[in-house]
Amino acid sequence: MYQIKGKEKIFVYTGPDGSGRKTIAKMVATAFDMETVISYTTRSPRHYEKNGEDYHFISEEVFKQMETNQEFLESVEIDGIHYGIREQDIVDAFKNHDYVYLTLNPEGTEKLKKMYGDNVVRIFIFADRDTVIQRQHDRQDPDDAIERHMTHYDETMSYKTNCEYAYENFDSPQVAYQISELIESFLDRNLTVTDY
Ligand SMILES: Nc1ncnc2c1ncn2[C@@H]1O[C@H](COP(=O)(O)OP(=O)(O)OP(=O)(O)O)[C@@H](O)[C@H]1O
Ligand SMILES: Nc1nc2c(ncn2[C@@H]2O[C@H](COP(=O)(O)O)[C@@H](O)[C@H]2O)c(=O)[nH]1
Repeated sequence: MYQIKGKEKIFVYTGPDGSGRKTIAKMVATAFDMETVISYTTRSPRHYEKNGEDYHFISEEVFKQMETNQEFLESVEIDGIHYGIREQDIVDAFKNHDYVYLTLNPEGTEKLKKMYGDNVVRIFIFADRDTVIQRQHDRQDPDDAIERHMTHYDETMSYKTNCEYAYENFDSPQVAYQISELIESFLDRNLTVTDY
């Protein structure tokens, strides 16, 4: 397991699928020296997704081989689909950055929290049920994908109170601004610890 060092932090965006986690995460990251790590998955790409940008899309066989080689820092199976974060990708991201962000489901978020404690900051992004359904329709997700996501909505929402921070994503620039202020406060704390 990667040994997290000093001021290194993993910001994990979690919450219901379609709530806008990746949108917000990308907006926030533009203002900071933060990098994300892309997951590996066995599902097929959607029409708007690109291999190596949204996910590394791989076969079941390759995923199993990577598991056997213990390449994943964290992996989950959701509705028969495998997802995982490769440990070497985290190592590489931390070579040039103190802050890394991920977008994970609550199960994976909880695993990382247990591994790294205070070095993992959980940011829960949410919207009401009708809004997340509408957003998924708007980006033309297939109906079966939307249905699959919505079976997890209530359970996912129940994880909100476990997270350090939670934001309803109605106005995304406003939420991104609030989270930027939060990240800024972590930077200030780091300066206090290391510079005085
Ligand atoms: N505040 C907002 N108002 C309207 N649309 C939004 C808002 N935030 C995000 N969206 C749109 O909603 C859709 C889902 O956003 P996004 O992909 O960021 O969600 P997600 O939580 O990462 O979900 P998934 O994991 O399913 O991709 C995108 O088309 C995005 O442009
Ligand atoms: N625990 C992990 N969760 C992951 C990972 N990669 C993505 N995800 C989450 O899975 C669901 C479903 O994703 P979808 O793209 O198929 O709709 C969603 O909540 C993702 O954030 C991972 O490596 N580990």
